[in-house]
Amino acid sequence: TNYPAEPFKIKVVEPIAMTTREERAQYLKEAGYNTFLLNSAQCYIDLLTDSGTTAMSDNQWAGMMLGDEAYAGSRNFIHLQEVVREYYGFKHIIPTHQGRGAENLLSRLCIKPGDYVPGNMYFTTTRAHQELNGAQFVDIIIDEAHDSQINLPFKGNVDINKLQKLIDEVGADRIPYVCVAVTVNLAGGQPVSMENLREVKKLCSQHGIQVMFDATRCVENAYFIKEREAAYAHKTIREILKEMMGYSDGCTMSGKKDCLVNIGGFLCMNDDDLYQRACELVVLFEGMPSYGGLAGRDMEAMARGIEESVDYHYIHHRISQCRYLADQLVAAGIPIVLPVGGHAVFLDARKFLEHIPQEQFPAQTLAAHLYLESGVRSMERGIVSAGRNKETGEHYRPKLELVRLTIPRRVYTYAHLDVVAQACKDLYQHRSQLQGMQMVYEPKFLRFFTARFEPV
Ligand SMILES: CC1=C(O)/C(=C\N=C(/Cc2ccc(O)c(F)c2)C(=O)O)C(COP(=O)(O)O)=CN1
Repeated sequence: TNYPAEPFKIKVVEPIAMTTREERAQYLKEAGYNTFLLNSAQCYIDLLTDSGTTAMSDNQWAGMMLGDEAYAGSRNFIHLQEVVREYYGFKHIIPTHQGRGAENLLSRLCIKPGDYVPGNMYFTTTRAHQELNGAQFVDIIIDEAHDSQINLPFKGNVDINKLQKLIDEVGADRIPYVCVAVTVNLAGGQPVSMENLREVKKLCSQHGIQVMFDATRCVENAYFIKEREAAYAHKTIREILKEMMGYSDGCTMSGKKDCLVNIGGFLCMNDDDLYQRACELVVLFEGMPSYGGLAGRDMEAMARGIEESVDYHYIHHRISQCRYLADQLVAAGIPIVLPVGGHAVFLDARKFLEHIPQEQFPAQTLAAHLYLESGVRSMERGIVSAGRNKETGEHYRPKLELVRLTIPRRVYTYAHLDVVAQACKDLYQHRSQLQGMQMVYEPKFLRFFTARFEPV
């Protein structure tokens, strides 16, 4: 496998934190053994998230100087609107401060209590807004997506039979839209094939059900289609992206990922009536429909980021970095989610720490110790992130108990990934010495962000 050199040269550098193990032990204790509660200055290589951690290009920074901060009808909004129409093909766009802003609007606009929103595996904030508006999330992803070791090219795919079954059971009028994530974050950044997208849209159109994409990592999804779906090998990323989005009626977007910005998002739709209702609602939560909680400069940076994101050399390098790290871990026999996803390498904490039961939070334990031993920050994506069933109050117990090593776009080099790989290997050697943890503070919503733990 060839690993392309970084397709950029470095113009500005930001020194990173060098810490000792003693210092990290103190920091970790103060952070309640929760990597979310560490300070950036305490993290050597920060793989917590790819969200908002992107390095912007000189072109984007130049765009920041061209912010038209008019309250209404900013030039930058017009540019963003043009770019979204050109690259994604949607008729309408409403900027929001980030993905959650779009999820809030879409859920309030389309969901009524008692509805069902089917989707290819849950995502924390997406499900939270669906439930907040009275819907029940229904997982319609293929079964294999819940098994970290099954190596399929499109593990993010929707199981059409599961969708058909739900339609038969509850009726189309109880399904305001199907939420298709491209890629599927919690399955390990797994893509959806163009063929599957086509099938989902066909079935939904037959029943008059909207398809709404979570387009957060849609360029990574396009790359995997080019790489793994024969019919698209000779298409450009841009052509694939446009066709993909055509199999939806709209999307929510966290621009903080594939749009290469540090803040920003948007809601798109083709339906004029939905757009008008969204314009009425956005002024309550985000601001005028022409800025949606963003400064003009942010919209300019996002418009330019979208244009850059479909460059093959950029996305080929971005995905190759994930593969580079994964290949080293696989060679060392370390259990990770297969196949390698688009934005991260996911350690299988259940296999890594077989001796720790799920109710002692293996992924949380692994993330904490990886930081302690190496200064590498990662994110728990297991039972803590899954939260509690709001009916029974019991922990959801996901099959996937993962630690996400999330690679920011255009930030780290292969040398940093060598450090991460070595840290994982060292920890794997000593894994039997790790003990589980107990949660000593459990927040009410999305507990993983601010929960605190102690070793049992
Ligand atoms: C597929 C998808 C996302 O990945 C996503 C965000 N992702 C984050 C930040 C984050 C979100 C939720 C967590 O439990 C979490 F611990 C981390 C992340 O790191 O992956 C959003 C929401 O977009 P916003 O962050 O712009 O509002 C919508 N859809």
